[in-house]
Amino acid sequence: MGAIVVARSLRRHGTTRSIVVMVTPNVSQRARLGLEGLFDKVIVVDVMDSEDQLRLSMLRRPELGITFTKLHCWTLTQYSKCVFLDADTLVLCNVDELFDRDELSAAPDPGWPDCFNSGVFVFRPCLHTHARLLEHALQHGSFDGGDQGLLNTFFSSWSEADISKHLPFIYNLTTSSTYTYLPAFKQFGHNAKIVHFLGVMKPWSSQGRTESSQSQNMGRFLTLWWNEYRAQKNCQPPASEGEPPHKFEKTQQVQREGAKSLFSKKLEISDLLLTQSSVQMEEMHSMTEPKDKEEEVKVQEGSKGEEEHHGEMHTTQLTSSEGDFHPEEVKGPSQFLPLSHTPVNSPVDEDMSPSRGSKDIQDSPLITEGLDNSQTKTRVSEADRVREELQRRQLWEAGQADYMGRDAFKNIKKMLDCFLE
Ligand SMILES: O=c1ccn([C@@H]2O[C@H](COP(=O)(O)OP(=O)(O)O[C@H]3O[C@H](CO)[C@@H](O)[C@H](O)[C@H]3O)[C@@H](O)[C@H]2O)c(=O)[nH]1
Ligand SMILES: [Mn+2]
Repeated sequence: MGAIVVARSLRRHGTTRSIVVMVTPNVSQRARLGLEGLFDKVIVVDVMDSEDQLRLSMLRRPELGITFTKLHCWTLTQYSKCVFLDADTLVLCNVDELFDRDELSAAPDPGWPDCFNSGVFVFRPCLHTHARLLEHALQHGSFDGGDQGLLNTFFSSWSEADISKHLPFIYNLTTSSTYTYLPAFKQFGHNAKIVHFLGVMKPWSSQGRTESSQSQNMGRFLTLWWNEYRAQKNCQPPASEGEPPHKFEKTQQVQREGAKSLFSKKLEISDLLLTQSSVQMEEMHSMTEPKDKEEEVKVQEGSKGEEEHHGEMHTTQLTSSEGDFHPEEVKGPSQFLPLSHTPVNSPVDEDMSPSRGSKDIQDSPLITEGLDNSQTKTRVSEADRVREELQRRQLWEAGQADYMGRDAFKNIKKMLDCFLE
C-alpha cells in the first residue's frame, strides 16, 4: 500500500524520472502485477536481514532487520543516480531537483540530527560501493540493527563534510515533528515536500484517530495519504487487463462503498492484522474525509513520461513478510491493528503489558462470523484492549500522555527499568 502511494504521488507531481520499486520474492505475483501498473519497473531482489536482534530490540523495531534489503539499490547500475524513498513516504510536490544533489545526500534524523534519516536519500548505484557496504556490514554491523545505522557509519562524514549533502528537513518531514517541535512545524510545515510516516504507526495501520493537536497537522497528511491510496484504486488495473497501465482516469470521488463489508471479510494482507467493527470504520471515514475543498485531492489526467530513462530514477522498496497484498480488497481506510507492532514503547502498567497486548492476540484468529456468543465477546474484548492500547499510544505520541494516571512517572520508570534490564 505504501509503495503504491509513493508512486502515485510522484506521478501526480509530474516527475520526469523513472520510478522503480524493489520487491522481495515473497511479494506475490498478484501484488507485483498491481505494482507494475504504476511503476516503470519492478525489480526483484533478495531479502537481506541484519539479523541483529539485540540492537533491533533496543530500537524496539525487530522487524527492521530486513531493511538491509535496501542496500540492493546500489546494484541498480543501469541508472547513474537515484533517489531512494521509503515506502512510508508521501510526495507533496515535484522533487526532481533532488537529482542535482550528490551521494550521499539526506536529511537529518529528528532523533539524532547528526545522523541522517535513511528514508529519503540520493545515491549513485555502484557495485563497488555495494560490495564495500556489505563488507562494512560484516565488519561493523549496524548500531541500530537497521540500514540507517549502517549507512550512517559508512557515510560517516555526512554530518560535517559537505553542507550540500544535507537535504532540508522539508524533504523528509517526519511525522514526529508535530509534537517534538510544534511551533517550527506550524511555521514551516506548509513547505513540506516529502512527508515520512516514520515509526511504528503507518498510515495503513492507523485508525485515523487524530483528535489532538495532531489532527490539524499530521491528520492533514494522513488524509492526503488515504486520498492518494484510494485514488489509485480507480486508475489501474495492471497492463494485462487492457487499460494502459499509466493512464489515470480523471477525478476520483473518494470511494466509500464497500467499506462496511470489511468486517466480515477475511483479509489476506497479513495474519498479524485484525479487523475491527464496521462502526469504527464509519468513524474512520468521517475522520479521513477531506474537511474542505482545499484538502480534496484532485486526480489529474496524466501519463507516465514516455521518454526513455535518463539514467536516473526514483526508487522505493517493498517487501512483505506475510502473505499477499490484494489492493482491490481494501475498500477504504483500513481498520487493522498491526499486532506485531503494538504497544512497543509506550509506557506499560500492569494491565497493559506487551504480553497481554500483543502475544495473546497474535495467537487468536481474526474475528469472524460464526463464533458463538461467548467466543465472540472474548475476542471482541481482546480487540478492544488492543484498540485501547493503540489509542493510548497515539495520544502519547501526540503529547497527550495521561501523566496523572496510567502514564505516571512510576509506570514509565517501570518500563525503562524493564527495557534496561
Ligand atoms: O516489512 C517491511 C519493512 C520495511 N520495508 C521497507 O523498509 C523501509 C523502512 O522501514 P520503515 O518501517 O519505514 O522504517 P522507519 O520507521 O522509517 O525507520 C527508520 O529506520 C529504518 C531502519 O534503519 C530505516 O530503514 C528508515 O529509513 C528509518 O526512517 C520501509 O519504508 C519499506 O520501504 C519493507 O518494504 N517491508
Ligand atoms: Mn520509513
